[in-house]
Amino acid sequence: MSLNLSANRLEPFFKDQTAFVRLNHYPTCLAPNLALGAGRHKDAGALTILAQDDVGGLEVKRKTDGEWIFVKPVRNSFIINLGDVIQVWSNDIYESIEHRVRVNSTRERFSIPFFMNPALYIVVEPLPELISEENPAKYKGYHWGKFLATQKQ
Ligand SMILES: O=C(O)CCC(=O)C(=O)O
Ligand SMILES: [Fe+2]
Repeated sequence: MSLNLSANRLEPFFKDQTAFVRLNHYPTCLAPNLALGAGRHKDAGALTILAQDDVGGLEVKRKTDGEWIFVKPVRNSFIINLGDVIQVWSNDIYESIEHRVRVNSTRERFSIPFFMNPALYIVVEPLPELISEENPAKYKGYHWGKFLATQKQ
């Protein structure tokens, strides 16, 4: 990442990481304009590595105008999404991406996101190297394990 951090700066956060995989199935829908496969959200963890089939449905929100942009599936490739934890560590240099999933009436879709998360005992807070008097911390620290316990999976 272009944060001028040493290569293994984030490594200790992942020593006892709490990554998990989700298997998503989006059946066809007779009224695709009235439903969503996944409502708008941001992933709470650090990085999401997403495998998807060739059907397509993922949309990301463009910040400049709020438009939902279709993410074209590319064969043999993964989509990497930044989550809230990276936003906090980077003190807003990077931003967590808002996304949603549309459904369609003709083809079911499968996706497999791998959520890369820090260890339960990690307190997530802006990295001290990235805060200064001109650029103060934008977030208070929060305990990842306690936060995770409040989330329904
Ligand atoms: O199915 C997708 O493309 C994305 C799924 C997703 O955003 C999630 O499971 O958090
Ligand atoms: Fe997501």
